[in-house]
This record gives sequence, structure tokens and C-alpha cells, in this order.
Amino acid sequence: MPGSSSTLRLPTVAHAGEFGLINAIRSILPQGSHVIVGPGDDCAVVRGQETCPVISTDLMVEGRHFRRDWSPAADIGARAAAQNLSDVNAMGGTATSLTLGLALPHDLPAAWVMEFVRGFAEEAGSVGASVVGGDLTSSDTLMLAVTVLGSCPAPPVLRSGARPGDTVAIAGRQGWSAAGLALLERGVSEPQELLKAYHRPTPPYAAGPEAARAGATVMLDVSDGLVADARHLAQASNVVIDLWTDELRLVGPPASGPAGTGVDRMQCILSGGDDHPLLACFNRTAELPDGWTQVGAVLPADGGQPMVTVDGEAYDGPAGWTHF
Ligand SMILES: Nc1ncnc2c1ncn2[C@@H]1O[C@H](COP(=O)(O)OP(=O)(O)OP(=O)(O)O)[C@@H](O)[C@H]1O
Ligand SMILES: Cc1ncc(C[n+]2csc(CCOP(=O)(O)O)c2C)c(N)n1
Ligand SMILES: [Mg+2]
Repeated sequence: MPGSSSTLRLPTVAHAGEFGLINAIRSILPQGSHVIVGPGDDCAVVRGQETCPVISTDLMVEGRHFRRDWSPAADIGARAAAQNLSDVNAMGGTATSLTLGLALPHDLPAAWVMEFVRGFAEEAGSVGASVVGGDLTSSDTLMLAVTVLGSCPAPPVLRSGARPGDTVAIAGRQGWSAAGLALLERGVSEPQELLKAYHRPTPPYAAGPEAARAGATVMLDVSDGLVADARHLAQASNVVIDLWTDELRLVGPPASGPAGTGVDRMQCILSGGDDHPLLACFNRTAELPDGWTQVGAVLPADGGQPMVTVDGEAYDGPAGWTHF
């Protein structure tokens, strides 16, 4: 199999060729012991789990989800993996395998692809998951399609099932990535910790299974925006979710971070996506697992509309990302 180093010396993916690139990618993908057949055959074959299999898929498009002039290739790869691993986390599960579809412009540097795959595999490896296959095609627009497979407890933690009186809690950072994104949009390159939060999200991978064990009644990962995603919980559970700004500040970016840049910290917290914290509800008598902070409470919809309120008031500000 031609090694990655020879492909790295080739200027573009067109020079490397489809199978040159596949071989180079394969050569840098470690495979876990659960992988019976990794990349190279018609399908990957992975050993079954005793608990329920979970599966999720996500698309990423250059310009929409990432920019090559903003982020190094390895960071874009790590984000693509994190975004998918986080969905498994949100079910209380653990990811085991990923596939990676790449639609690549002809003139894309081969070295960019290899760095991207390295970052992707590194993030997957951080939770013990293997990249077991994928697909390549050419396209004028750089696009990624990632599918993740994992296992989750039975019953899994869904979006429906929150009950009035439940505690609303969050694990992980919220609003940091949005603050970093807002800084990049303004051409500001400080503070580094916010830019880094955008480039390399750090989803709390241990928190999902822990919350499931602790009896979380509902859970999701915040990918579009806190209020937008909390609305999914409110609607699926037919309740009101009241979020508390004083407590949310504890998981948000530091006050000093966006100060003086015109970036509104609370707006980043309420409507920012891409950090992939977990938002869950717990019975109010349950002790929150380590790493979880109470940021609100579940109230009855009382014949009215399920909705998200902020500090007890109706909220009609920015809620999160929508594609259309
Ligand atoms: N084209 C589609 N066909 C079938 N189901 C879809 C399609 N697009 C989305 N869905 C389903 O709709 C639900 C919401 O999708 P969405 O992509 O918003 O997931 P999410 O977890 O809320 O966000 P993210 O993708 O950012 O993690 C998921 O259960 C998903 O499988
Ligand atoms: C360059 C650039 N511009 C904008 C954003 C913000 N953004 C894009 S899509 C999305 C929601 C999740 O997408 P999906 O629902 O498709 O998973 C968010 C928060 C970004 N990350 N990078
Ligand atoms: Mg999700």
C-alpha cells in the first residue's frame, strides 16, 4: 500500500488519484479490536455490542460549517468527528465506529486531506472509536458526510420524558465556540482560548453515559443553539423549560473574553452552537453527576404552548442556527 508520506508530497488530490488517496488514508487509520473488516472492502464489519446499537449521520459543507482559511485541516477533521461523537453521547451512548465520506475539489492539496483525516481519527481515537470506512468523490464544493455507530443503554435517553419539577442541567461549555466564531467574523484573533473553542470543541464525552446511569429523563447535545435545542426538549416533552442566566454564565465564556469586541456574551450562550455540551433533565431529588450544573427547571405547559423561557420570561431573541 503506498504510504501517506508519498501522497503528502503530491500537490493535489487529482495528482494522488482516488485509490492513491484511499490507500494513503487507510494507512493512517488505526483499527480497534472490535473491527473485523476495516476500510477496503464493500462494507466494514464490526463486532456487535450487547447493548442497543445507535447510529447518526451529519453533513458538513465548506463555507457553511467550516472555512479552510479560518481553521487548520486537522481541526476541521476533529470538529467533524466531535459533532458526530457528540450525538451518540447525547443518547447516553459510546461511539465505536465512524465512516467518512469526502467530496473533494480537484485542486485540493493532498496534504490537506491527510491532515484532515489525522485530526478526524485523533478525535475518534479519544473515545476509542475507529474510522472503519468511507467514500470519496470529486465536487466543486468541499463536503463531508460522517456516519457514527455506537451503543447505548436500554432504554436510551430521549428528547421526550422531561417532567414538571425536573432540574435542567448542562455538562460542558456553552457559548465559547460562538464567541470564537463571532471574533473570526470580525477578523479579531484574540483571545486565543475562544478561537480554540471554535476550532476544537471539547464535548464532555464521559457525561452522556454518566447522566444515563444517573437517571436523566431527557438529553440532547447543543449543536444549533441552546434555546433552539432546548425547544426540542420542551416540544418533545410538552413542558416549559425555564433557563436561568445567572447559572448559565458559569458555563459560558469568561466575561473578559469577548469584552470590548462587540460580541454579546449572553447572546453567545443562549443562541450559540458548536460547543456540543449536553443539556439534560433530572428528577429534582437526584444528585447531579460530577460536571453537571443546574441551569434551569422544567415547568408545566399548563394547557399552553411548550416553550423555552429565560429567567421566567418569554424569549423571542436569537435562539440558534437554522439552515433554511
Ligand atoms: N434527510 C433526513 N432524512 C431522515 N431523517 C432526517 C433527515 N434529516 C434529519 N433527520 C432527522 O431529524 C432529526 C433532527 O436532525 P438534526 O440534524 O437537526 O439533528 P440534531 O442532533 O438536532 O442536530 P445535529 O445534526 O447538529 O447534531 C434527527 O433524528 C435526524 O435523524
Ligand atoms: C464558517 C462557519 N460559519 C458558521 C458556523 C456556525 N454553524 C454553522 S451550521 C451550525 C449548526 C449545526 O449544523 P448542523 O445542524 O448542520 O449540524 C452552526 C452553529 C460555523 N460553525 N462555521
Ligand atoms: Mg444532536
